[in-house]
Amino acid sequence: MPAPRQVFIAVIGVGGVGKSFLTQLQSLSTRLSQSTSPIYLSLILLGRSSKMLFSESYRPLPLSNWESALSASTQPVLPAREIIDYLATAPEKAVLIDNTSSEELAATYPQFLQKGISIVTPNKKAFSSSYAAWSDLFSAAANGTGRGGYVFHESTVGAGLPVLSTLKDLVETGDEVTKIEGVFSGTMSFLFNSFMPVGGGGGTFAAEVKKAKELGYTEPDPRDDLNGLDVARKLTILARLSGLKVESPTSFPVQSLIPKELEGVGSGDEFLQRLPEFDERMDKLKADAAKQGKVVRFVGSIDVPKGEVKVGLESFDTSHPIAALKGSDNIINFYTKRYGSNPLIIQGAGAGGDVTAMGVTSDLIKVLRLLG
Ligand SMILES: NC(=O)C1=CN([C@@H]2O[C@H](COP(=O)(O)OP(=O)(O)OC[C@H]3O[C@@H](n4cnc5c(N)ncnc54)[C@H](OP(=O)(O)O)[C@@H]3O)[C@@H](O)[C@H]2O)C=CC1
Ligand SMILES: N[C@@H](CC=O)C(=O)O
Ligand code: NA
Repeated sequence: MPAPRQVFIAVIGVGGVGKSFLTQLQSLSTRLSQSTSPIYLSLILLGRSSKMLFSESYRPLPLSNWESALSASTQPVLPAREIIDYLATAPEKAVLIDNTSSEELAATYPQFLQKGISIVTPNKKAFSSSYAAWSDLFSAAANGTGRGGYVFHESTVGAGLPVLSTLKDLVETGDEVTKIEGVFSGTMSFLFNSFMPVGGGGGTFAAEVKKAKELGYTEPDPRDDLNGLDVARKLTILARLSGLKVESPTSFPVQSLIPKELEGVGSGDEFLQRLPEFDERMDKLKADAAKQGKVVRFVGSIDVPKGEVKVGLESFDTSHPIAALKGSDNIINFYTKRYGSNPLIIQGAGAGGDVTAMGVTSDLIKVLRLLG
């Protein structure tokens, strides 16, 4: 029988996705420890913005009562370079799970990878900022051109839906992706499906934004969804994986739904409080579309041969599959040479803690297989 293995896990970010991930980690950890070739997953570091808990002796932290253990911690919040040193000197391989939306943490990924630490994350920042940052990242990663740790980020597009793995399979098996189009935001899908449902009715736009936040669909600051940037980040990732050198998520047309008057508002809370002042404008958009027998949805597309990417509102006939989406569903259509005029379609919940964490957990399983 092969010797049992141990892999060290650090989790930063314990919000909607992080909490669900820790629940899934607990059952994965039990299953793997009982398998015929056991793997012991040891949680050794847990962090959020204001708190950190880590095991100085690399003995596992409790997974069952992590919440009270973290809130009782009096340990310092380590900066990224100290987390890297701590994980790099662990007696076995370590994996960082970044469940934050932190740009600062994302900027340090190449340093984690160079030290042999693998990364699994739903955080889009590292993959959708400058093209140079994308290149640095994958030139350090073992599943890029480097020799460091592995990096997987399935949940950065379509949450747990198998969007990136499908696109990679298409590209690596030699298919030619010509166009990718669809609804890429759980928040935007939920907002338009509930504010402007097929058949009429629906709540006010601002009230639906509040609901989307309560349901855990939005980014930590919902303005990052409403300004179109979250979708632009996802399309940047998809375009790069399709072979386009997209410079940044602001290097192509992106329509923002933030009213001009609210662009300078300081906090997300103040923004949400003032948003109802603009409900009439959104009601007019709904009424204008209804006059033509249509509904409006927030969509994106990538034309690969032309190198064109765009994000914004479009009107659809009520019989169109995009108009018929429900809840937070995403729909992603891959047009390729092999699939011809009938696209390969992926559809399902594109936001929410459990489905996003599922993508993170399945990426962790991929890393564990690769670590051998
Ligand atoms: N929610 C969803 O449906 C989906 C989310 N994602 C991505 O998953 C990530 C997490 O989203 P979600 O769980 O909804 O967000 P939340 O706001 O619920 O949680 C974010 C967590 O990250 C922590 N955090 C933020 N910044 C830092 C930092 N600099 N250092 C340490 N901890 C930090 C927060 O800590 P504290 O509370 O102390 O500030 C909090 O625990 C985001 O990148 C998001 O884009 C991807 C797909 C779908
Ligand atoms: N805020 C995002 C979360 C997933 O990426 C969305 O609504 O799609
Ligand atoms: Na995904």
